Amino acid sequence: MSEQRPKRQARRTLAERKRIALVAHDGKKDEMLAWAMRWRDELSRHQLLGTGTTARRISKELGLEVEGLMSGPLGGDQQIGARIAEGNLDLLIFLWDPFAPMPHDPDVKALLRLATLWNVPVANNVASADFMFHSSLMSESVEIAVPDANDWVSTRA
Ligand SMILES: O=C(CO)COP(=O)(O)O
Repeated sequence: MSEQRPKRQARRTLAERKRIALVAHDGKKDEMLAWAMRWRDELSRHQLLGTGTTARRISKELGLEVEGLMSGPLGGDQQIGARIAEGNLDLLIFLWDPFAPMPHDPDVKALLRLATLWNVPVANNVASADFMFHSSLMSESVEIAVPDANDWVSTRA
């Protein structure tokens, strides 16, 4: 089988106000809450969304506006993946639990695959999330390279 991968890249601009997805597995939710508390002011400058339970807890306990999607096991990871494929997500903070097997492991893998494919910055633990949020790029408009979807289809059709 010949390997297929996008041959051309396009550009996408992440605005100053970023669309940030917040996702934490149950064993990581308290860590997520503590991290989000430390970065509350910065988070309030962006557009937030998250899987159901994570989003609900952050908005309830921190008073931030967070769009709640489905809970992860009910399809929330897939919804975030769809936002990525449509170019509607800029950053992903995903505190996944390396000790807990999940019924929706395939969805988790699919989300991480799409984030990698579409060059979306991902933080998988608190230290990475701190590095990300300390970056001056958080308050700037940033151009990133993404696969050229039109070229991909044209060369295959
Ligand atoms: O399971 C999740 C991500 O895979 C998170 O879902 P909840 O935020 O609804 O707990």
